Amino acid sequence: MNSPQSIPTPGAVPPRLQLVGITKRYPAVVANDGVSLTVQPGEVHAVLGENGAGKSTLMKIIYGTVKPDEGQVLFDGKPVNIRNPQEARQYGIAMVFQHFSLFDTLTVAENVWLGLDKRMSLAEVTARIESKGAEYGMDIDPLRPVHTLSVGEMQRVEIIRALLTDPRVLILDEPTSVLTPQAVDKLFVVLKKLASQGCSILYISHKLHEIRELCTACTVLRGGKVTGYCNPQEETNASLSRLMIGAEPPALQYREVKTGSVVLHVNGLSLKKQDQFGVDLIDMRFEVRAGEVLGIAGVSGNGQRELLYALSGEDTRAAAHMIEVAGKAAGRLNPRQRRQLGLHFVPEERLGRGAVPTMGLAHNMLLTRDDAVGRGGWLNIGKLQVHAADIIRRFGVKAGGPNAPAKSLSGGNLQKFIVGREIDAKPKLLIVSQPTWGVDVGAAAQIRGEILALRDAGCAVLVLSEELDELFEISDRLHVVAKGQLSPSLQRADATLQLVGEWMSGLWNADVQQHLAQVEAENGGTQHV
Ligand SMILES: Nc1ncnc2c1ncn2[C@@H]1O[C@H](COP(=O)(O)OP(=O)(O)OP(=O)(O)O)[C@@H](O)[C@H]1O
Repeated sequence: MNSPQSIPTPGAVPPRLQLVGITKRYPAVVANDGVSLTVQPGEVHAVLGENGAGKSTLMKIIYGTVKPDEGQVLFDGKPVNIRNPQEARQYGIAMVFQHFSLFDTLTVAENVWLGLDKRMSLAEVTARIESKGAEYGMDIDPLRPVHTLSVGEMQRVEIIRALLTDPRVLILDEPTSVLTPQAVDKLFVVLKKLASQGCSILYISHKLHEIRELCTACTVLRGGKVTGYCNPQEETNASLSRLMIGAEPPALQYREVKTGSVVLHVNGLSLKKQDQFGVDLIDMRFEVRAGEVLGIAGVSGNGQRELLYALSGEDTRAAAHMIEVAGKAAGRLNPRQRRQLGLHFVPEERLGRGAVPTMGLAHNMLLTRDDAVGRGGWLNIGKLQVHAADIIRRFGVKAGGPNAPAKSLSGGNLQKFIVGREIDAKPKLLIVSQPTWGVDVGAAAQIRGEILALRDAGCAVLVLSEELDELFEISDRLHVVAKGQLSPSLQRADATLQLVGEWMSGLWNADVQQHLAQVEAENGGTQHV
């Protein structure tokens, strides 16, 4: 099917990519409804829309992993029928997925190699990952098995893998959701360079400032339909929000902190790493009181994962007294026993750890909630469904009802459901990793608001995040984690980007600073003061 939009002017350079009238229907929803979009060579084009608007579906259609019901894709002005990712790669299309598509048991290099259609030897790929990783500021050890990586590290692998294909069209579906600000800056330099060399980039992000900095064109989707085009560099965050959700996100209501008793006491937690790529936890000491939010900042892969496992009960090697929950020694308790003490937990991986992909949302409630389990273990399915439907309503989750499989939800909607399930449990202690990963600006404001409401109601909240803006917004106090050690506590008012940034490299410790100064002096450089 052709439309006037799809016929290039004779002699003119045709658009690199054109979508014309793309429609994709799922049983419960029309994910894309007659979507048209044009990307020029060298253009960085944003696709903007709230959670569930249909962005990922559209990108998967370009990459050949989803087949459209109607519509036409044109590449360099010619109609194409891309049936799978191999064919997409032959056209020079590369994609960084929102949900990582890495094999857990293979190494980084093997994963990258698999995505490169094997024109290079594994040794060559290994060397290129090292050199490109250093060039892009995304160092990663090519020999590490993927299951030992943090989500931030997995995101780096996905990006390096896509960049190594020298793409002509690069699709990035929320590539920065768990990257640090420094890594994002470096990525943007790389992307701008690629675009200046003629690569077209399709960029999906809920971070509006990123879109304004990077993109010169933008297509806005709402409910599967295109609702507008704009140049993000001529917009503000507020006007982009209005285009996307019809409103600006509500401002957070921050009330002064009134803390109560200590709910989580981590008392000299030291743990040896469980595999060679892990991080030793070294004498960690902190507490979280009822009615406060404690944030832990840090570059992913500095012990956050190990700390989360030790706190949730997935790792029970700590001595009992090293972790006290509500005054009880909890280091050896399993996750269920810890839940009985009032500890609820949102893990960093939402598919797999936070939810079982093939199970319906109602059944996914059972992972952490037993409200619908009666005497003798009988399950009250009706109650379970009503409960799931409540969470769907309260948190504005777009899903085809309480029985929709977790994997059928858009990324942001699944995150809203998982966070909602744990907040709804009215925990005494809530531990959340990356609370607003992939959720749109409206939903992010809602989740942060709900976290603050929990804290105002006397819950102790521990938030681990790489997003400093988010931590500054909701935390009453902050620690920084680096190389398995925890910095001293900082009051919210004393936490500046610069200070926290320095501490993220471990520079809070006088000994460390002195050592660095000495090394620098020995190398003939100027000394730190
Ligand atoms: N495999 C599937 N089966 C059923 N429904 C699906 C499937 N994939 C997507 N959908 C539905 O299509 C709609 C669009 O989803 P999509 O993932 O494209 O949204 P999105 O704009 O990328 O959202 P987010 O910002 O949360 O990632 C959603 O309502 C989603 O539930």
